[in-house]
Amino acid sequence: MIEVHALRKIYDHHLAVDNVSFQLEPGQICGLVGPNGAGKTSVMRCLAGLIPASAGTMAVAGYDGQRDLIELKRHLAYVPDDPPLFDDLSVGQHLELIGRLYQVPSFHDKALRLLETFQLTDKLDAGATTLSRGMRQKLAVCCAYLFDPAVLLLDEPMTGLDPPGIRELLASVRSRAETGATVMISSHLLPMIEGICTHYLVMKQGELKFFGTAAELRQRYIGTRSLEEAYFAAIDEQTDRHEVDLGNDPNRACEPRVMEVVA
Ligand SMILES: Nc1ncnc2c1ncn2[C@@H]1O[C@H](COP(=O)(O)OP(=O)(O)OP(=O)(O)O)[C@@H](O)[C@H]1O
Repeated sequence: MIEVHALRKIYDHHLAVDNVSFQLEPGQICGLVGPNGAGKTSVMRCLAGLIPASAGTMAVAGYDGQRDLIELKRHLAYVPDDPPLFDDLSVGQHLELIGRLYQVPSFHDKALRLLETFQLTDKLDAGATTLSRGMRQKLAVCCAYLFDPAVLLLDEPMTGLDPPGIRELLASVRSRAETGATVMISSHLLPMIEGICTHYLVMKQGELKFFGTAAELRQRYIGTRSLEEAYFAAIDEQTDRHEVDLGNDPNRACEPRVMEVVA
């Protein structure tokens, strides 16, 4: 469902993602973890087609990241950590926009059910600018869920959510995966994602330090008793760094100014 091969992202001579490869199947939930600046958001934004990769290949739901970008975007939802909502639209209008854009059948009923799940029913007519930080996050998740994408990329989705909101979000991620979605979830809240992830991708300074199943992670770092302990073992592991020509990014000159939408 997600295939990434030798992904590299260079911003103005800064190597943010270096030679990252991984593959995820339907139903799998991958925790994307690593220290600040590790390259997690860059991986997600490349996958979502919001920024061009400097090198490497990607495919989502069988659609190539370069040749079939529009189809790829139809099958993928990216929820950034600070969702850029439309200031002039209400909660209901956001869902209506997504429902119409993605031609979701009976989207009204579905939207109302999602709002109920995420305790936003009483905000149906509220303007986006009047929402709290956590409510904005919940609305972005509702918009992403509305069109049932095959792939969900959730960047720090728990930021700003209250404990019931976090519980609801994690349960919803699990049930999306049970119905066949592939989910990548980046988070620094390791104990919270530990219960739902089938796979982990650990990054540090652009490098992939580990990719595999939760069982493989435990096996590789024997003696670690939690995801947190395995995480520290993975990021402390020394690897040989290779030289990369940072001046030779064919996409650097034409990188677009990105206008993100909510889903
Ligand atoms: N638009 C940009 N221009 C230049 N450098 C950038 C840009 N976006 C990210 N970077 C750099 O790329 C590196 C990776 O950033 P990225 O946001 O992908 O990390 P992250 O793992 O998501 O971090 P965090 O956990 O803090 O959100 C960082 O060193 C960052 O400063």
